Amino acid sequence: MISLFEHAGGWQGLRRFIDVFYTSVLADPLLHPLFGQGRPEHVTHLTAFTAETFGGPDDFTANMGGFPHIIAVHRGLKITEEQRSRFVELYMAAADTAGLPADAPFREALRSHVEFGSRVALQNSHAETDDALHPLREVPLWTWPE
Ligand code: HEM
Repeated sequence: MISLFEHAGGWQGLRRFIDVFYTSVLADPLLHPLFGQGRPEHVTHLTAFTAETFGGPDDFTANMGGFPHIIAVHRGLKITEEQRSRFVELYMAAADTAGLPADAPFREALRSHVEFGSRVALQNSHAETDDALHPLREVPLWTWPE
């Protein structure tokens, strides 16, 4: 069975998707205070993370700081549940706008990935000590629903 990465159209397909997503995040009044003007490397980093978690190349872990970097960037953000669910909503809307495949198994994988990841980010964003962090320490390998 092909990977979620290949099904999504490889690097190009994911890059287009994350571009649309990040533009919508920066324009959102609820998320804007967290992201400010945004960071130029965000789209490349988030695309690389998504490629890796969906079974593509591991450049994010190999060259972009890997999971410790993800933990560091979310710590202290104090993400609210309302912001987390808006993030999920914009992520799924961007999949439509960017024309990612609309088949149910792929969309279910996309949703379960962002639901899980955004909960990890929310927990880590409130962690005052290392013990309060979510136990995840590596980019997870996401795959098709059962
Ligand atoms: C699946 C869930 C998530 C993933 C995979 C993810 C991934 C990432 C990555 C890779 C970066 C680093 C970008 C860089 O190095 O430039 C980042 C930064 C950031 N993330 Fe997340 N994140 C997730 C959820 C969230 C949520 C739910 C929020 C808030 C609602 C959030 C807020 C931020 C902010 C504010 C930054 C730093 C600012 C920026 O890079 O523009 N993240 N995230």
